Amino acid sequence: MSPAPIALSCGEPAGIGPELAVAAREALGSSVAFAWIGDPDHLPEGTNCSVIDDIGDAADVAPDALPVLPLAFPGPRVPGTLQPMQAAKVVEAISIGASLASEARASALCTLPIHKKALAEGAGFAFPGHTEYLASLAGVDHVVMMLASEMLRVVPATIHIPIADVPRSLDTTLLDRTIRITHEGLRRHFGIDAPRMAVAGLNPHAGEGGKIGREDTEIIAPLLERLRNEGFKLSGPHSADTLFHAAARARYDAAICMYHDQALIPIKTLDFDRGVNVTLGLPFIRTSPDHGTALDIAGQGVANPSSTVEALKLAWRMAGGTV
Ligand SMILES: NC(=O)c1ccc[n+]([C@@H]2O[C@H](COP(=O)([O-])OP(=O)(O)OC[C@H]3O[C@@H](n4cnc5c(N)ncnc54)[C@H](O)[C@@H]3O)[C@@H](O)[C@H]2O)c1
Ligand SMILES: N[C@H](C(=O)O)[C@H](O)COP(=O)(O)O
Repeated sequence: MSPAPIALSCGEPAGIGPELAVAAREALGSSVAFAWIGDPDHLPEGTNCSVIDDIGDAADVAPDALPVLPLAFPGPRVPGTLQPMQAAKVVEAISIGASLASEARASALCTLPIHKKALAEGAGFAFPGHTEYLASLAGVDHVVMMLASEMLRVVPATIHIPIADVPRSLDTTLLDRTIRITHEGLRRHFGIDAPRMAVAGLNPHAGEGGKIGREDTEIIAPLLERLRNEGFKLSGPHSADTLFHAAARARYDAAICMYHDQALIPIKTLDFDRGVNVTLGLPFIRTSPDHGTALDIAGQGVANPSSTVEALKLAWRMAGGTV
């Protein structure tokens, strides 16, 4: 039996999201059932869409039509131009999708990119991004952001905080919970019975034995030793600059990194078009493409839909579907 349709939140209308929804439907056909939550008037001109009242009807819509759960926005979509008065509806689309997934009416939530500054300024959105917002909606204290593709899986232990705040944010509790949630996610969603995780150091050369900073020797290494004694397959702390070449990648199932760009630069360099953002630790499945709103190309018909297609496929597989 196929999973219930996926709820696809529209994201920022000024971005490439509306175009990606149409392209994903064209790419996937009926292989993955999903419904786009957004304003039908925001879809590219000529889009064949089918407005539905219940997400369960998405699976019955003609393969060449985009199933739409309508959410009226104030004003038209203006590609490339953010409109503050639309921000609250962008947030509402995420909330609707999260509710559908929480209630198992949708098998997962896949989120098209939001513009975080626009939401903060236009809707008083108090979160750094979807990840933190969805954790708050779900009442979960700690979730993990994983970027995954066939080539690499990475997890930043700290996410959308200033670099200056990273050292004081890296504590044993954060790293311990991040490693445990990642371990569980690799087992549950990626079918890896005994996950191997490689942990990056914070400082150059992983601290050079304490000569370059204290976090590697005083926080990361002792925690890894304790967790290895519990049976976790962990290596590190590694020098981050030698953690991502092909031979290194073959030695682990996921790399745990200390901050956002330490994790995201390698995967967006190696596999930008197929990388998927997946949130581990939520009570429902959530994926997202690995990129943002791409305002600079919105409306030009040149956006690459591959990451969105991969995000929908991963969610579908995580929900028990085959694709
Ligand atoms: N999942 C998300 O919601 C998400 C992810 C990343 C960034 N963002 C947000 O998006 C906004 C813009 O962020 P940014 O400029 O750092 O990153 P971005 O990914 O929007 O754009 C970076 C560059 O990559 C290009 N690009 C991105 N996606 C593309 C695609 N599918 N096809 C072709 N080219 C593509 C863009 O044109 C741009 O030149 C910010 O507000 C940021 O917070 C959201
Ligand atoms: N850090 C992610 C990236 O650069 O792709 C992106 O901002 C995702 O954030 P949310 O899924 O939490 O919105």
